[in-house]
Amino acid sequence: MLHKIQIDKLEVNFHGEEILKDLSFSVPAGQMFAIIGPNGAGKSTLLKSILGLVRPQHGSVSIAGDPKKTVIGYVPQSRIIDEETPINAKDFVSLGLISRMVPWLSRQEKKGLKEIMRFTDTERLAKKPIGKLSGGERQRVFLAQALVRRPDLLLLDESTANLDPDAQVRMMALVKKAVKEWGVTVLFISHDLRLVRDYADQVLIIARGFYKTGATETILDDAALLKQVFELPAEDAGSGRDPLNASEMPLSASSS
Ligand SMILES: Nc1ncnc2c1ncn2[C@@H]1O[C@H](COP(=O)(O)OP(=O)(O)OP(=O)(O)O)[C@@H](O)[C@H]1O
Repeated sequence: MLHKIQIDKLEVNFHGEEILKDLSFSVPAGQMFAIIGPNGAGKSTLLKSILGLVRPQHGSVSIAGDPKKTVIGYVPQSRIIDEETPINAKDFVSLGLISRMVPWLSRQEKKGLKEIMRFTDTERLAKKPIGKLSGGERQRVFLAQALVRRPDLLLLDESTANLDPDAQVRMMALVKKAVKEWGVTVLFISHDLRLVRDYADQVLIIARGFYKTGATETILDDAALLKQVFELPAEDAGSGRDPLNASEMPLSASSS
């Protein structure tokens, strides 16, 4: 099986504090790979290590293909957009292109921009200021920006957090469509285990130096593992409550 990304014995420390240690896993090309775990477990740090924004103390990140041609799309966890930000959605999406702003785009880039806005159903938002969009519209614009160069790898850091259930499904369905149509490999962080169950092929569970990867059902059906990792109260054990019911799990609350 062709692996798009291989993480080998990754170790990241911040100011002497061990965040990731001896973390190894690989993701086959064209998969949707979920990363789950409690707040502060190091999920965002892992994505930043893949992006080269964080330098690991040990270990390596290898991405298949010519490094000069590899394109990575990234939607970070939080983006503060002021309501008065004087940029419209189309220009915002174009910032994901090499030429950056609409007046400087090549004919090819203009075509790609139009296609991606149609793909993400953001065409009708094109002229609207980014700060005036709803949460769901904004997330679709962020996704369009991350997809506009047709990335080989797409990294999503809780990009469905704070969206209503319909908007969450709409976002994830778009991501899945990109996987199907272009074969992009996706790593996504989520605290919503129902979305993970519906969309991930594989899951990495990560918590305080503990890691486990496996097929989505294998990981999510292991109630004891989930209780241990998310440190659910003892009285929940064997209570018959659905350990994946987001409204019952502390982890379903939006992260920091
Ligand atoms: N640049 C940094 N400098 C120092 N400490 C950092 C830095 N980035 C992250 N940390 C710390 O590393 C730990 C892991 O943070 P990270 O954001 O990766 O966790 P996470 O699993 O994504 O959490 P959450 O679910 O809350 O978003 C936290 O304790 C955080 O404070």
